[in-house]
Amino acid sequence: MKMFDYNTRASKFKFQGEVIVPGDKSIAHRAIAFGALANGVTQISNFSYSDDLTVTAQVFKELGAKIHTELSTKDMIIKGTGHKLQSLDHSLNIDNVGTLESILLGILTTSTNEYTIAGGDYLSKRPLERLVKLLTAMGGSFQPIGEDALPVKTKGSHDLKGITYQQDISSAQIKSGLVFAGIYAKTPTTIIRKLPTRDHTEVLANFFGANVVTTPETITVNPAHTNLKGQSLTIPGDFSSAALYIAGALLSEGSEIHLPKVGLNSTRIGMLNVAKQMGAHITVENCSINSVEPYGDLVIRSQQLHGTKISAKQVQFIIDEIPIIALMASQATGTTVIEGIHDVHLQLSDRIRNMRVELAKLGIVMQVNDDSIVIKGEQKIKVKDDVDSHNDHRIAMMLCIASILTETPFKIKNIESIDISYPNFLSDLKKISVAK
Ligand SMILES: O=C(O)C1=C[C@@H](OP(=O)(O)O)[C@@H](O)[C@H](O)C1
Ligand SMILES: C=C(OP(=O)(O)O)C(=O)O
Repeated sequence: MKMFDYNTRASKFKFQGEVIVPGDKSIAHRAIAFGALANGVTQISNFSYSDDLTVTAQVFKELGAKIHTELSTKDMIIKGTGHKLQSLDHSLNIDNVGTLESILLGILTTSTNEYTIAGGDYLSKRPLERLVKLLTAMGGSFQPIGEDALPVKTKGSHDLKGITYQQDISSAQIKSGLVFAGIYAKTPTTIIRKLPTRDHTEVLANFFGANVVTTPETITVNPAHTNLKGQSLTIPGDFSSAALYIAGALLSEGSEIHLPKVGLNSTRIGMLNVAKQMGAHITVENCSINSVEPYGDLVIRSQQLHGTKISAKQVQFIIDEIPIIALMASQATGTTVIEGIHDVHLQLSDRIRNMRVELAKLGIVMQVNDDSIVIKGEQKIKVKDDVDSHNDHRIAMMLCIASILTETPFKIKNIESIDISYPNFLSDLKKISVAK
């Protein structure tokens, strides 16, 4: 088992300098999928390989897309299948890539070939029924091989009918599966929103030539099965990666960091808004739009934060940042309450439980209720034990940020899970860390 030994020096750290965070993982999954389905060539600039995106690229290669990366520019080039998906005599292994699971289920519903999708430990337990029942209503058929989780056999149809789905759960992944299937259905699909979620699928669908109409209450996917055309796009920096440095710089006195070209899609930057609610002044400059997604440069200096109330409406916009926000809350003055956390238990690992258990080993406690978390501020880090990422990259990276705030060294077991989204995280972290 690999152990994290970054913090072996008996010192706290502050952040100084600049980090160029990797390209956004969530947008890249979708860009690969649309590029693989489209007619013609797609060029994706600022694509950052991570374990999750390697799996997604591999799956779409197996389905027939020609995908390669230009060595000189690092651009990903995809020659699309024009929706003629390769039939396979082996199963598609999607490891624990949750976003890919939903996108792929939606896409395979549009093919008359039979496929088997297999997954890793986490996805072999995560319920499939939430999305599968909707895709079945559109005309797909699915056979879970075990319980209600991967592996699953799929057989779709060219005669799918659109459905109207009143969201009972606010999930960008479930919505995305329906959008992909809806593009190839014979009649429109309408999603009536519960709460808004990240909108990369809708935005990219239209960029590639689909016809998805959004209002504050609904998303309507109109049939567009022959229309997808290859495109060129540039992926902005991943806000979820940037959030780690934002928190570290705010919490560690004397810090000042610059984060150029970070994605600023309003459905992703909930953590920035939470930081502002907690009293942070963060400079956002040089804002622009990359192909379809907004981005800008961030400048963050350390500041004393205060507790805040985060409502259920905000939770989808901080869904992957809850562990790092919990750490921020524990160091602020006053108490922070995060409401509407119920669905977060279904992320990669049981994140709420795992962050509570691991932060407790650092002396940081929180009260986790059925649908809320209460975190008292001004908790001094007191290292009691080594910690574990539970193979969850967001937990691993949050624990690394906690490590800069204490002079007591501790180890992070299963630190290699950072490769899921950000393989260069430790070297980037070291580059900007200055011992105090
Ligand atoms: O659509 C996406 O790219 C994602 C949606 C979120 O999951 P849910 O849709 O399950 O909330 C998020 O937690 C995940 O990391 C990525
Ligand atoms: C949970 C995550 O991703 P996915 O659902 O795609 O595995 C994540 O990136 O934090």
